[in-house]
Amino acid sequence: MSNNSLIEVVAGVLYNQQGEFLLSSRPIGKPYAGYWEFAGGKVETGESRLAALQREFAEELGIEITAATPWLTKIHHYEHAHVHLHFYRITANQWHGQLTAREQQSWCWQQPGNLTVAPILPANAPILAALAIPTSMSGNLNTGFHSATPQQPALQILPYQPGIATTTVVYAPASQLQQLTKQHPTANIWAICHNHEQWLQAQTAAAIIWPVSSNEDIQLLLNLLQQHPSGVPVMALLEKSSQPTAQPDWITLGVHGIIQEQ
Ligand SMILES: Nc1nc2c([nH]c(=O)n2[C@@H]2O[C@H](COP(=O)(O)OP(=O)(O)OP(=O)(O)O)[C@@H](O)[C@H]2O)c(=O)[nH]1
Repeated sequence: MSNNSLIEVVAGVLYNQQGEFLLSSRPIGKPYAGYWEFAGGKVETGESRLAALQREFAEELGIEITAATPWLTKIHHYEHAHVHLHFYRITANQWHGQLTAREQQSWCWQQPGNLTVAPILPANAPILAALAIPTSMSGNLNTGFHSATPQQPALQILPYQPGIATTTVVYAPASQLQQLTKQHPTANIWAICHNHEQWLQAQTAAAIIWPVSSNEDIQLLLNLLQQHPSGVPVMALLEKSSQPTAQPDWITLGVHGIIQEQ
């Protein structure tokens, strides 16, 4: 199947001031009616992705989006369509208006990592898992990382070692990912990447850790995010030994979150 047959879709993860995100149910008459999804829809010819998001949120929910940040992308093949999904994050101060169900759909606020509605669209399971990853963590590569602020979902991840409980979230070099996934098919493994080749190897990981110690590391990461947008959330690990002079606005550039080395 060629890329031409892919339908471009935008979907928005809209947050409120409490850090909850919005899900809505697919209206009657559409494929997968009643399934929960992020509001959004198909990008029309000649329309930018942001304009499509703005139009869909206005049409479906009666609210105005002022800005949105590219986050994850995913290709999914449904029986009714092959879709190229572009997920955006929309913070509480990037939208305004009164939420109104304009298409007889239901909507609800959900806490990351604690879903209370079902069923969800098949393509969205990894997206919801990624949402539960904190955007701010700290620690170091030798001993592990944990959520940095109490408002974030609690998470601890540890370096992989043989015999570690398979319920633990672990990280390992991207080059070991394939082998570890074979040994522990249900494990939640993050991959450490420093270059293009490892970035490609890491696309089946639960998350990517990208250590940053120089401006070159930053530039390479930003190039990869632009040229090979990822379905895997990327955490930039800011190493404390060598601080780069560039201070990018990580989140608006598509990085999921920051790990501050301690
Ligand atoms: N809106 C939205 N669509 C999603 C998500 N996840 C996902 O797989 N999709 C798929 O992406 C496609 C979006 O198409 P849609 O039917 O919602 O688009 P639309 O509102 O423009 O519909 P229309 O054709 O009736 O105008 C569907 O195949 C849907 O299953 C999601 O989180 N939000």
